[in-house]
Amino acid sequence: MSYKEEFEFWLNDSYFDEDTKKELLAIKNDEKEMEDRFYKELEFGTGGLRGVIGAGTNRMNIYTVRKATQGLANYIIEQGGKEKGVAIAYDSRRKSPEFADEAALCLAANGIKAYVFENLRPTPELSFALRKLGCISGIVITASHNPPEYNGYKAYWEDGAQVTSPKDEEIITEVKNVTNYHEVKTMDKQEAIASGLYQVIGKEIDDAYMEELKKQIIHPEIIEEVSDDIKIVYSPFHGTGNIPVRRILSELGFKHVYVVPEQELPDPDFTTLEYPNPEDPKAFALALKLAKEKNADIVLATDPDADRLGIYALDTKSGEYIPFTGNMSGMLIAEYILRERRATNTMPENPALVTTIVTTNMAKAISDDYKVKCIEVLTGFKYIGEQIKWFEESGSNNYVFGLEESYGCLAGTHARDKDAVVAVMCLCEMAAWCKKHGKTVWDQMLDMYEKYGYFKESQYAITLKGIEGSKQIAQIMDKLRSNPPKNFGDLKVVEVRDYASSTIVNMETGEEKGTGLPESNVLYFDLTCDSWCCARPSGTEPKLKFYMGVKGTSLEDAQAKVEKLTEDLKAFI
Ligand SMILES: O=P([O-])(O)O[C@H]1O[C@H](COP(=O)(O)O)[C@@H](O)[C@H](O)[C@H]1O
Ligand SMILES: [Mg+2]
Repeated sequence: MSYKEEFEFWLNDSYFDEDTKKELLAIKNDEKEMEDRFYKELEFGTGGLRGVIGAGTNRMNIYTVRKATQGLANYIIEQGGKEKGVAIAYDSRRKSPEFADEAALCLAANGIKAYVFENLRPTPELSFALRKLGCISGIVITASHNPPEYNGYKAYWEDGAQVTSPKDEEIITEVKNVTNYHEVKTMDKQEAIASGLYQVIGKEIDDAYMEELKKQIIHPEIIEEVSDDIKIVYSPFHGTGNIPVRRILSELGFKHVYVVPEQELPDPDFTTLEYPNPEDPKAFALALKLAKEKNADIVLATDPDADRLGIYALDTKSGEYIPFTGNMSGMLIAEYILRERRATNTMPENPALVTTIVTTNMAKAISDDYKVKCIEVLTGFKYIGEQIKWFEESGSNNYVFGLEESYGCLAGTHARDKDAVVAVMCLCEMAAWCKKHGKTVWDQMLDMYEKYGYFKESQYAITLKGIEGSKQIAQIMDKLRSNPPKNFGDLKVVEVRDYASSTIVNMETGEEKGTGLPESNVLYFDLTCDSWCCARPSGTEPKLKFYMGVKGTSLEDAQAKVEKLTEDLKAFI
C-alpha cells in the first residue's frame, strides 16, 4: 500500500478508534505529515522500537504496539516458549502504562502469560525480573532519554538482554508478516486477570533486585566510615530511578542524599528539562543549584528509564562542579572495581571487561594494567549482554564490568542491560573510597589520567529528521565510504574499518582483514597519534553521530587535540 492508501485505510476501517481518526483527519491536507506518518512502519533499531507518539504506522500508538506484540507472540509460540510468559515494565512517559497493558493483553489473548509491574520501574529491573521469573521474553515501554513526544518498546529474550541477530531479524519478520490488523489479538483485562494470564508484579521483585545489587558492593565498611561526611545530590529526571536509587543508597547507609525536589516525581512532559538526557549538561541545572546549596561532593542523575547515569563532581580547588562524560564515569567505576577485586582476591578466573568500539581507549589501558581481557563489541548494550550470555554458555563467569560511551554500564550479571541503579551504587562506593583517602572524585580522575594517559573523547551529531533526513544520512555515509579521507588535518588515516562489509583496510599497504564483528553501518578511522574517529547513524534518534578520541600529554593538550579533530572532521560532512 502507498502511504496515501494506508492513511485512507486507517481513516475508514472500523478497527481504528474515533480519536485516532480525528487526529488523522486534522492532517489530511498536510501531505508531508501524512507521508511521514505512513511511509513506513516503525523499525527495530539499537534499542527496539522508538518513535513519536501519534496515529500512523510510523508512530507509537496502541495499534503499532499491538502489532509488534502479535509478531513477538507468534515468534514465542513458534519457539515453543509459550508456557514461560513475558515480563513487562514501563516508565513515566505519556501512554507508557496504556502501551504496557496493550502488549500484555495481546500476549494474554495469544495464551501467553504477562507479568506486568504494578507501576513504573527501571529498564534494568525488567531485565532482572524476566530471568528471575523464568520468562521467555520481556518488554519495556520507554523511549529512554528521548524528548517527551517519543515513546518506545525495548524487546528482551530469555537471557535478559535486548534481542540481537538473528533473533531480532526473526522477530521483525514475524512482525512484518502480521499484515492484517484484524489478525492482531487482544482481550478484556478483567478476563485476562481472571484466567491467570495477566499477573501484577512488584515488591517481591524489587526486594530480590535490591539484594542482587548489594552483592556488587566491595567495601561496605568504607561507606559506613564516611557516611556522615559524604553528600550526594541526585535527580531521577522525573523518571523511574527515584524509588530504587533512594532505597539502595539508604540501605547501604549513605545519610546525606538530596533528591532534586522539582524532578523527583514522574512527569511525562519532563517539564523542568528540555531533554531528559544525562548527556545534556543543561539537564543538570537544578541538580547543580541544589548541590551548591548543600555543598555536595557528587551530583548524579539517571535518565527516565534509569539505565544511564550522568555525574558531576566538586573540585574543591576551584569550587566548581566538573562534568564527567559517560566514558569518564565508566572508567572511574571500572578502575575501582578492577583494582579492588584484584586487591580483595575476588576477581574471577580469566576476567573480562566488555566495551564498545566507540568507548574510550582508556578502557584498554586500564584492563591491561589489571591483566583483564578487554573485549570490544558494536555500539548497543545488547552486544555487551550477549557477551555475558556467551560467557555463561561456556561455563565461565569471566564478566567483571561492561560499559559504553553513552553513559551506560553494568556491574554484575543480575541484569543483562545497562543499569544506572547499580552504577549509582558503585559510583557512590567509589566516591566514599575517595573521601576516606582525602581526595575528590575529580582528583581520582586526574590520577587516572596521569597513570593511564590523557584520553579525551568527543561526539558530534547532526539531527536529520524524516524521510529527507534519512536520505541525507545515507548520502553522507556513502560519501565517506566510497571516498574515505586520507587524513584529518595532521592526523593520517592508518586503517579504515567498514563494519558494513566487515573489513579493515590498511591505507598504506592495502592489506585487508576482517572486523570479527557482525555487519553494521559504521565507519571507523584509525588515525596516527593514538587518535580515531567514527561515523554511524543513530539507531534510536534521527541523528548521524560522529565520535572521536585522542590521547594528549596533558588535559589541555588532549582538549586542544580533540577540538582540532572535531573541526577537521566537520570538513568532510
Ligand atoms: O537509549 P538507551 O539508553 O536505551 O540506549 C540505547 O541506545 C544507545 C544509543 O544508541 P544509538 O547511538 O544507536 O542512538 C545505545 O548506546 C545503547 O546501548 C542502547 O541501549
Ligand atoms: Mg535509558
